[in-house]
Formats: sequence, C-alpha cells, structure tokens
Amino acid sequence: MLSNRQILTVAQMQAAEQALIDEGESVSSLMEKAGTGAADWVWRMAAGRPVTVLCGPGNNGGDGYVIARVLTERGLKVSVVAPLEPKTDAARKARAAWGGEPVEHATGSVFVDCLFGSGLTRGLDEGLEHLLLRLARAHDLHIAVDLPSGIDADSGEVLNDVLPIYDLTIALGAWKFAHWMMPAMEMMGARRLVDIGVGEDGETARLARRPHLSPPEMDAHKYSRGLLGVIGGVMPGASLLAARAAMHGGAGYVKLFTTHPVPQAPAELVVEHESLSSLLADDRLAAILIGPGLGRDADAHAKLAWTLGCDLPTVCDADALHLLEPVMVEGRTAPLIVTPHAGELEALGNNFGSVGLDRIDQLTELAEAIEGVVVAKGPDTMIDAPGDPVLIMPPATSWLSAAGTGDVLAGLIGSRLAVGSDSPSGHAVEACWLHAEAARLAGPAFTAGDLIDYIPAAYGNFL
Ligand SMILES: NC(=O)C1=CN([C@@H]2O[C@H](COP(=O)(O)OP(=O)(O)OC[C@H]3O[C@@H](n4cnc5c(N)ncnc54)[C@H](O)[C@@H]3O)[C@@H](O)[C@H]2O)[C@@H](O)CC1
Ligand SMILES: [K+]
Repeated sequence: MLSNRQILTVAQMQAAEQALIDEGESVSSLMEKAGTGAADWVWRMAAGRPVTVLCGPGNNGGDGYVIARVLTERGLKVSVVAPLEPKTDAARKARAAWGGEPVEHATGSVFVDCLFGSGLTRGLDEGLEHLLLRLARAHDLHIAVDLPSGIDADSGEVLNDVLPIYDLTIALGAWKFAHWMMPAMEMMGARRLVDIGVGEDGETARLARRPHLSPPEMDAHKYSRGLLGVIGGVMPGASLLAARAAMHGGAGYVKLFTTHPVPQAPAELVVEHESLSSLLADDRLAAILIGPGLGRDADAHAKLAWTLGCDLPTVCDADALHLLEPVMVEGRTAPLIVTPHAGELEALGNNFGSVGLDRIDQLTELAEAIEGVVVAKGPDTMIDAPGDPVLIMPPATSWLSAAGTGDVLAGLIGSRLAVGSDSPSGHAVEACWLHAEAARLAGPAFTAGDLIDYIPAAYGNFL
C-alpha cells in the first residue's frame, strides 16, 4: 500500500485530476496509469485464471478496457461485458485499443467491476443491478475498481439493497471517503491504492497515522507524567473501567473522584470522596475525564458545569455528552475532547445546532462549535479539531462492540491528554490506536475488563 493517506471527495478528486491535466497529463494517460496499476493487482489475484471485466459508460468503464487489454496482452483469457456503450473520449479510445468484442454473459474465476466509479449519481437500475449480481454469482473472486458500483463515494452510503461483496477494492489515485466509511467499507474486502501521480494536499481528510509513543523521561515522576482526575457518578462501574484503562495509558497518576462507594477499585487507584470543588482545586491536575457512569440528573449536570468551569484539559464522554450545553464551554481556553458514538453525536448536534447534516459536516461543525476535538466513535471512528483535516481511523476489530469498551477508550484519551506531549487531537489519535491495538491483541469475545489487560502490550507496540 502507498503511504498516501489522503482521502478525497469526488470534487477534490476531480480537481486533483485537473491539476495533473494542467501539468501535461491527459484523461487517457491517467486512465492508462490507473488501468495498468489496477491490472497488476487483478493479475496477481487471477494467477492465470480467466477474468471477466464489466465495463460501464464512463471513465471507470474506460479503466476496465485498459485492464482487459493489459491482461489479454499478458496471455490471460479475458471477457468483457459492456451493457452500455462508452460515452467519454478516453473510454472510447481505451475500448478501441482493447479491440475485442464484448459478450452478453461470462462465467469464470475473477470478476472485475468497472461499471461505475466516482461518477455514480444514483442507485443502479434493476437491469444493471441484476447483471452485476448475476456476474458476481458466476465468479469466485470479486474485485471492484476504484469503488464497488452502487455506492456513494462521498458518504459511503450503499444505494442499492443488494450488491456483491468484494474480495479486493482497488482505489485509483487517492482514497475516497467510502473506502473508510460504513456501510460501504464493509463490502470492499482488502483495499489497495494505485498511484496515478496525485499530489499530497495538507488540507484534505486523511487516514490517522500510526503513532509513535515514548517511554517516560529518565527523571519522570508520577506528577510529571500527568495526573488525571476521573469524575465518577451514580454508576461506579463505568468510571472505574475508565480509570483502570487510564492507569495503563501513560499518565503517572490516576485519581477517581466520587461520592459513591467503589468496592472493586484496585489498590493503585486513589479514590477521593471530598467535594468536587476542593478536589478540582489541585493545581497538579493535568486533565479531567467526566461522563462514564456520571448519570444525567441535576447533580450530574452541576458536576459537569463546575468541572468545565475549572478550565482544565477535559474529556467529556457518555452521559456528559447528553448534558453538555454551549454555555458550559463558553470562555474556556483549555483543550476539550468529546467522544460521541452515533447517538451521542445526534444529542450533541441538537444541543449545539448542528442538525440535518451528514456525518462529516456534523463532525466538523461540532468541532468548531465546541472549539475542541470531536472523536466520533464507531466502526469508522473519525476525529476532527477546528482548522485541522478530518482524520479517519483504519477499522479496528468488530469485537470492540461490547459494553464498556467506550469507557476504556475515554480513559485512554484522558490518560494521553494528561501526558500532554502532543496536540489534543494527536492524543485522541494515540488513544484510538492503543484501544484498537489492545483489542487486536485481546483476540475474540473479550470484555471491556479483559481489554484493559492488553493495553500495556499494545503500548509496547507503539514504542
Ligand atoms: N477523470 C480522470 O482523469 C480519471 C478517472 N478515472 C476513472 O474514472 C472514474 C470516474 O469517471 P466518470 O466520472 O466518467 O464516472 P463513472 O465511470 O463512474 O460513470 C459516470 C457515467 O455513468 C453515468 N451514471 C452515473 N450513475 C449512473 C447510474 N446509476 N445508472 C446509469 N448511469 C449512471 C453518468 O451519467 C456518466 O455517464 C473513476 O472512478 C476512475 O475509475 C481513472 O481512469 C483515472 C483518471
Ligand atoms: K467500479
């Protein structure tokens, strides 16, 4: 895979292609690069077996004709199915250069979908949907070129009810959002990127880079490594999970502030029962986490308002996200990180006036509104801070869909924020990677408690 991590919208991709054309490329020369690069991947997958290419009317179809030509030249048996005539000059030229005759139907080993790419404007009509599914069923291996046909490149929305599942998706030029967003990413199989010379643009969304963490300084002590205060509430279990995770996330000292008994707290975790105002007055506190197990009553509301008013670096998760209001973040200068899952993102959107938007716009508007970092959790976790490019985490194991894993992530983000060696969004990224890596190491069917046990080993993999 190329190191190119940038993720482009269709409009940005078109602008990037235009920039290459302005520098002397042509649509045909780009198509030749894209098609040849894709053909290399198909060639490897086919391993000598027959290939069927489904070509659509646009330049995605044009890529298909290039693939058909290259693989034929290399001696593979290639069939082309072309339900619609090529409509662009480059696609017509690519078809002529292939020079073969399309067939109505083909069976074989490898099916290559070049029906539509980033130019898809609506779901496939019944005839094309049936053809796509029939061809997919008639082959063992399924490869999508640029994008599986029938999905929206910018939103990752699947526009038809039933579409094939692919073994490999070959992105051309740059990743599109759909490659890394649900539900589309689930049907793509492995993802590979073919370089056609698109340059890096620091402004665009990107895949979050794997972090490099450092061990503590030689002269470090518990306070210099960072003191995190976790504020508990009516459900002690959630804040305890967060605090336990935080103890392994890099902070040198974790305290749990709660008025409720915490019978299972480990000996290393300091549990304080004094009033919140006196606890938060400790000027050694490097960061605060509030939300897991907090509750949503008037007491919880008051705790949240007081905490945010202290203007310390703060992570808000879970219940805090339902209670958070614009007035609570007004005038703050310290970093703020919020960690909503889909439902909490909706609740925050309602409170901060970012409703009726798609997920990316909601994420960026919310980051502006809170003047802080938003970690939109899910199988396609996205991270945004005002003025920064949107970051998307590579997918983690689906075994993370277990109760309490969000509390563990919140604890890790709080811990990294207390360490304070990077930007707040950098710390959010570190925590997401630690979380995903711990989950990978934990194997199948773990609980949130099990996950915590794997954080030190995960940490070791980023040192
Ligand atoms: N523009 C360029 O410079 C390059 C483009 N490339 C390829 O070109 C693709 C984009 O090409 P296009 O913009 O031509 O788009 P597509 O090839 O995705 O298809 C667009 C065509 O399909 C029609 N269409 C859209 N949705 C339809 C539907 N549901 N049913 C029937 N017809 C539909 C459109 O009216 C248009 O004629 C990329 O995905 C990539 O594969 C690559 O060859 C690299 C270079
Ligand atoms: K395609």
